Amino acid sequence: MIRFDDVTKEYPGGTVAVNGLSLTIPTGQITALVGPSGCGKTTSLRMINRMIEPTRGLISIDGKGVADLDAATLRRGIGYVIQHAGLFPHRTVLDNVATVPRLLGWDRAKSRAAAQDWMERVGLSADLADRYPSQLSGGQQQRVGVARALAADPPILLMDEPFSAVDPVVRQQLQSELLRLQAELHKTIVFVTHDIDEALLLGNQVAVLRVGGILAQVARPADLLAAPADDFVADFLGHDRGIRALSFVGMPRLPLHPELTLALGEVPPADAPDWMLVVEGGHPLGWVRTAGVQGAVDTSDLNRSGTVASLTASPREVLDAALSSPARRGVLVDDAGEFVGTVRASELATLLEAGQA
Ligand SMILES: Nc1ncnc2c1ncn2[C@@H]1O[C@H](COP(=O)(O)OP(=O)(O)OP(=O)(O)O)[C@@H](O)[C@H]1O
Repeated sequence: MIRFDDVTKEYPGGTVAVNGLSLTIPTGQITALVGPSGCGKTTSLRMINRMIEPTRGLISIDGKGVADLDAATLRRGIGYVIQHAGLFPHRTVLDNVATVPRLLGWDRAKSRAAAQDWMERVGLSADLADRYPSQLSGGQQQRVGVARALAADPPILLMDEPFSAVDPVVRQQLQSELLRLQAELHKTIVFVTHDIDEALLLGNQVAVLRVGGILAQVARPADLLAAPADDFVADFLGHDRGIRALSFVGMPRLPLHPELTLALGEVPPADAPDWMLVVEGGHPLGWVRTAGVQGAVDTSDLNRSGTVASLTASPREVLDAALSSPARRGVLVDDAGEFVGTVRASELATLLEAGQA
């Protein structure tokens, strides 16, 4: 557990970047620090590994004040990832990842083996090992940054806007990979971002800071959306809070409906419903408006507008599947992607309204 006790940082010149911050960061979870530019997120993060010293107050890790620890020893137990990865340009990918193990005095073979292992775990293929950072995409560089921070297996990971400089698709991949890794690793992660949706997605708890380095609210994502502490937090959370909160509530027991389906090459029956779902090898391909089909169904008849939700999806995803379906019936699939039934938005909304979620 990392604790901030009434921590203040005033820079020379008088800027108070962090003001009386008290915050508990639980072990094995992700805490997202979020807020507008200049609210003191980076300063707070860097005080944990003593890259910046507080003016007043105490920061402790598992009850030990960080000020009493030797800075180099402290940092060996703390991985650090920054925007643009901050890789060493003249070292290969493998040597970048092996940096901390080498600093710890591990021999070359053990360091390289650890680096190769972490490269694989963050989704980097082995053939990238001998490249230099400039020969990688932005997303690959960020993965190297994460592998480097994890290479000596520190219990704490500090991440400062690590995914801000990559395009939205890669960013989404990196976010889901971080969640997948964290489900295995259970690190204590402090994740700085200015993007509230990223904070809500990744954080087990989200700490919202306002300019002047004042903590506005700390809460679990669902609680933050359900009960913003004040207008600043409500404005910062933005619109669609009811819809976004559906990502965090449990799924009610869904009324799944069976569906008459068609395969490609089949002719819709005479008494076919208006819309029929086309399924091949168990996998849903799209809907067809049966009145528009000339003879047998082929791929040009398919309407692919509907999203597909899995049985483990959140109510938000299931609602989206129902509302985006031209048949107004949301397609549900199992873990293998096989069709299991359809759901109606109205029925889901009724259950959610009744608080059965
Ligand atoms: N070395 C410094 N000397 C003086 N002022 C500083 C220094 N570093 C940061 N500041 C100021 O402290 C305040 C907080 O900065 P900090 O970088 O911690 O905020 P942030 O929330 O991470 O911002 P951003 O999202 O823009 O990176 C800002 O007003 C900034 O200008």
